[in-house]
Amino acid sequence: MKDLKQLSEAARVTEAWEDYIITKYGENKSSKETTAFRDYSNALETQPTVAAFYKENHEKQTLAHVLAMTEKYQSLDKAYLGVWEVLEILDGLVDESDPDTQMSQTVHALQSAEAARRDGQPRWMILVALIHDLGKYLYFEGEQQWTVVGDTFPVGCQFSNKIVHPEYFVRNPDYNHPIYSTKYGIYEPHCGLERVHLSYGHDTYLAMVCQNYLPAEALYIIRHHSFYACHTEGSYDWLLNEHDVEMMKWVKIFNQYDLYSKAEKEPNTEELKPYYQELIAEFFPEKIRW
Ligand SMILES: O[C@H]1[C@H](O)[C@@H](O)[C@H](O)[C@@H](O)[C@H]1O
Ligand SMILES: [Fe+2]
Ligand SMILES: [Fe+2]
Repeated sequence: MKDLKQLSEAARVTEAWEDYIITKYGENKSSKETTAFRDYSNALETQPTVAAFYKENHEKQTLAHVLAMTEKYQSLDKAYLGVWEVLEILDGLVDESDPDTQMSQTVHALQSAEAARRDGQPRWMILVALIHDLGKYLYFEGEQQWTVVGDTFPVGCQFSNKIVHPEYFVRNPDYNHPIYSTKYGIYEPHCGLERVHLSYGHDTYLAMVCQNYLPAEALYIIRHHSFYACHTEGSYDWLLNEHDVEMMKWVKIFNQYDLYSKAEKEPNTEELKPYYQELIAEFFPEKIRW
């Protein structure tokens, strides 16, 4: 396998993309420097809610939990709702894990989509930007934020110290497990992320909800967009296969819209509604299973 060569090639390509997009964002519509996003360093003092969120999340996301949640939600028998309908429901959620926005998730969805649209992205990418966080609907099914939002990471193998707040893993029951605490744990090197159990949250859930409606690139972005330790920090490269290396570049492109649009002005939902309803209808039936 030519993994390493491919990985470095992919890194080069994605770096170029990043430069390109960051330059575009340099002309900037938002008031915040790109380096000011995702600052978890002083969370304990300045953003205690974020720190408390990751403490609970890192202590409770075990392999057993992920398997139980997969079992609970994989039948998609919880609700039958339209995509726009869920987008409106999410107006009732502010994400506790996010140091960069206090706005509702409907606002975040429209900000991301508008950023992708302004950049001339293809329609499927604009749609992904719009819906990527709709898996947070889990919260309205009664799940607590620690298993709905936040960055994701693999369970069943050693936790990387590139994950935000790695110090909170010491009280995770898997932390000292004889197999799950080893580097590879239950996985074969380069087995591919498809086989990997990521901590349970909105990504895994939404990828499942959308599986019959979107192209592979879109589903890949949705499933991995919160896996910052990998797509941004470069850890867990030993899990990736050639398909992941190929697909990861889409995640990087998407990530700019997700992250940097959070500082932009609040979009007018009613004004944007017709455009986005039409876009949704290009890919989805009126209602889908949740
Ligand atoms: O706080 C945020 C938020 O919950 C996002 O939806 C998720 O994708 C990010 O990874 C996380 O850092
Ligand atoms: Fe997300
Ligand atoms: Fe997001």
